[in-house]
Amino acid sequence: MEEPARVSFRDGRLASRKAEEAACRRFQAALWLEKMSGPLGLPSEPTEQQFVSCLRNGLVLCNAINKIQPGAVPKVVQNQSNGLTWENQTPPAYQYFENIRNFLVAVNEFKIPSFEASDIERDNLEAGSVGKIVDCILGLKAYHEWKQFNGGNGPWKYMKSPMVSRANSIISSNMSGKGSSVKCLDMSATSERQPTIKIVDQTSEDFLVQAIADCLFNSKENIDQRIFDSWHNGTMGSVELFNKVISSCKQDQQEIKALLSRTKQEFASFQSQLQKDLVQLGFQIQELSSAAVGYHRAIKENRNLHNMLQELKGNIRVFCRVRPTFVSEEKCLIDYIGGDGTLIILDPFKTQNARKVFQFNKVFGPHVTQEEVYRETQPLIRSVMDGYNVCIFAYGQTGSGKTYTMCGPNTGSAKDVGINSKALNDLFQISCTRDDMNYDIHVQMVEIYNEQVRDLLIEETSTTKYPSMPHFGFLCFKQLFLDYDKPI
Ligand SMILES: Nc1ncnc2c1ncn2[C@@H]1O[C@H](COP(=O)(O)OP(=O)(O)OP(=O)(O)O)[C@@H](O)[C@H]1O
Repeated sequence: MEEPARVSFRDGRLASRKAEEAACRRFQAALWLEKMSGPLGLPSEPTEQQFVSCLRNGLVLCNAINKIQPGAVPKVVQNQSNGLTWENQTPPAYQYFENIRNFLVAVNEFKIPSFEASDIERDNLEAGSVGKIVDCILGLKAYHEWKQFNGGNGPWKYMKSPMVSRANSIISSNMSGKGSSVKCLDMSATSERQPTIKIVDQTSEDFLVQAIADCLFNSKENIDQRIFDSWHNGTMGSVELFNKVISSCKQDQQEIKALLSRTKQEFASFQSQLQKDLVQLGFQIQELSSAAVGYHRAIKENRNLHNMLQELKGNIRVFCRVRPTFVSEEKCLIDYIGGDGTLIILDPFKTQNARKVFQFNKVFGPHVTQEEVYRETQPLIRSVMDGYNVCIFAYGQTGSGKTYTMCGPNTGSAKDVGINSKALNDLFQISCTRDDMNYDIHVQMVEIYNEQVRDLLIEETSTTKYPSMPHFGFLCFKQLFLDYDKPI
């Protein structure tokens, strides 16, 4: 909870420092203008209003620039109301326009920061406008000093340094009331436009330290706030502050160096670790991709083997299903059901050769479930999904159990559903598990009865009940076509 208060204090302090800085620069500009153009009648610390009013007719500015470079403003319109001070004069409009405009043209030629003519208008002191005028005058001052110092040789470049400006301002104002010099401080290293500055006594040195301390205060970021608080409260002097800040900076510098070296080491170790991980990852991806290739190869092989097995089992397979005997039926004729597909039927009306032997791929007895029957046909469904054509159909006389086998009884139980539904379930399930293929499934269900083909999936015909069937021959059969397009 202490942090916001500290920030707020800091911001307030910064704003007041900035205002102080702007005032110092203004005083410095006024002082220099007086030096160039003679007394202006301004107080030693003029307000923004006073400062701007004094410059409004353009005479002071034109005279100053003409002193630096004679003829910079060729024609200066003089004030007609001689004897009046800046406070009670009202310059004619033409003076204002002519002098200020000519001054600004000259200033632009010197490549000095300029301002707008409107910045100097009466009652139009917007935030920052006076600052621009002051910057321009101090730029002119710097240009003048550069000219004096270098004789106008070499390239001229304007540089604004708040620190030097503020220090100079304090020193200059301090110097104005002091006598001969005691110490000499060369500031030329910090500003090329700044000639040697003479510090007159210990108080001036204190001012210099104070100015540096101010600048440190303004630019502080990571320095312990308590140091500045002590200085602000007056419990610590500027020199002590300066020393503490410098030693604190040194300490910070050491810490930053150590941190930098640690960070570099950590970064290097992370980098080498990352490279190792990337190499490892590369190996793993390679392994995975070769495993995936192997997996796909195995699946393909497996499919081929599966279909080969189906072919070996026979492309046409005939199964026989014996339904349970009805109560109305006299006797069961089944004599023997073999596991190898043998079925022996006993004819009760014959005494000789009463047994008849039939051979099928498989014979399902009366008590075999729907699931067991379907299990024999299920591998063919997988072959369908591998692109093979498959047809399953039931054949037999009426009442022999074709509908029961293919569609199932209407019990509502899932285990009783016939081959049709079980096959479709498998088809959809396999198509969902195989991501590498897209399947397009079409279903058709027809009945051929008395040589008439009826579509059993059309509602009106599907409700039609079969007529009673004659008990002869193989006239009636149901056929299930499972037409599947080959995998895309
Ligand atoms: N395996 C079985 N277990 C129990 N009941 C069965 C079995 N097979 C057939 N049935 C019964 O026998 C009767 C006749 O069966 P189903 O209707 O399937 O014969 P179908 O061959 O389709 O006759 P149709 O050609 O006249 O349509 C039905 O009542 C059915 O429930």
